[in-house]
Amino acid sequence: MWRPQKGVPRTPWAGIRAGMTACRSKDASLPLACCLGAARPTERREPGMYESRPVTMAHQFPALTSEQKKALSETARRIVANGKGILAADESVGTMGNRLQRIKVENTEENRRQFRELLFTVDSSVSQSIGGVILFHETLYQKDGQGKLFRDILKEKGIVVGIKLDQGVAPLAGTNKETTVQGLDGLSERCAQYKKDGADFGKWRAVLKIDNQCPSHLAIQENANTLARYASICQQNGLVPIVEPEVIPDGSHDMEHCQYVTEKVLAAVYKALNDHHVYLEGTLLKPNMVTAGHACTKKYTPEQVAMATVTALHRTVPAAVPGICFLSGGMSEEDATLNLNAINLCPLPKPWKLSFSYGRALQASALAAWGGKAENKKATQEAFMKRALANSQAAKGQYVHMGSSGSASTQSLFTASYTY
Ligand SMILES: O=P(O)(O)OC[C@@]1(O)O[C@H](CO)[C@@H](O)[C@@H]1O
Repeated sequence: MWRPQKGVPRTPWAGIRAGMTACRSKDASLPLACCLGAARPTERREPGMYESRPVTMAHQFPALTSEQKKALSETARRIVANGKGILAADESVGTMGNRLQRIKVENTEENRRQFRELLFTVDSSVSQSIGGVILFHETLYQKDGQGKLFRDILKEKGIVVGIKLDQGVAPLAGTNKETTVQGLDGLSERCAQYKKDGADFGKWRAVLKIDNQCPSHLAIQENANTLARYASICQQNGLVPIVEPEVIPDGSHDMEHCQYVTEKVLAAVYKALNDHHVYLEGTLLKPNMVTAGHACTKKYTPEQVAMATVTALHRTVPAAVPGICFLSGGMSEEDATLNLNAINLCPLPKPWKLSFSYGRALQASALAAWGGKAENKKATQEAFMKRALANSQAAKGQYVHMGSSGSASTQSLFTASYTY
């Protein structure tokens, strides 16, 4: 119970207001929210004064300096500025193998390099649609045909370079085949090295599923805590963490059930981020859209998906978060764009940028157009640019569907148990 004490303002709100005023004059460049609860310069602290309010203790040990916060929030905002989104080109070797298998191309390092070279060397106008690209470790150190590092090519276009930091999932014993994420050991050292090597943001994907007894309390708490620990380590090393708690679309559940679960998961994630003193202005969220399970017989319109998605976000994601970049989760390219457009037109309060961080839904037509052949360079790059532009328009609620744009764009990209 909070009790007024000597030297402390009479109500908690008075204290917060005093803190805000003090912070405003001290550091006007920072968002007000980051000042909330900061030490009040006029206040005398006496031993035992805060015994009944342990939450304020953390501010004696600030996690980040004002300069670190400023750099993180600027990077996060840059990635999602003016309808920009993220190209998730961070497929692990195994995942990329599945993609290449669909177009009957062998999964070699050279083939992976060649496809990615086509994506990264498109016309520099792509930077009006793509603010960030997530790379896999191998790709961060690969070069184009002329020997130029991919990461330098992207940076010259004004695109922020990101890196996949999780190391896949591991089983949670005693659950219905649920998982946690590996990669926390040595993460700080890896982040420091990646920062030196040109990365400015990281990505960590946790997987939760809807099934009998799932997601369990354990899976929700464990994955929320692991995401928060990762986010804290990223920020300590100057990387903006993309926080990705994916509720995968496997199952026959309806959209309402997905909304219920998504809200529970996101609420736990933001509680954990707060517990770990993560600076929200310097983060981005990468959630699933709220959709029915892949095997659900009931179909929903983009407007229904948008209303359920924005409602879930509105209830759980603080306004301090600058951007929410959805994953595509196996939707067809066209559905992912139409849903994002409807989300941006949804008549609910939307204090964050609502954009994309698509893997499959940005690359499927490009992969199909490429087919592993160098002579298909132009068609591959055009297909990629088309999706990038369409999603950028959708991120502003300005996408106009022009009828069918080839079979690859309307094909479902669903993969069962997408847990790797
Ligand atoms: O669902 P999508 O948009 O295809 O991919 C989302 C994503 O997080 O999942 C993949 C696997 O980890 C990553 O390559 C990618 O960043």
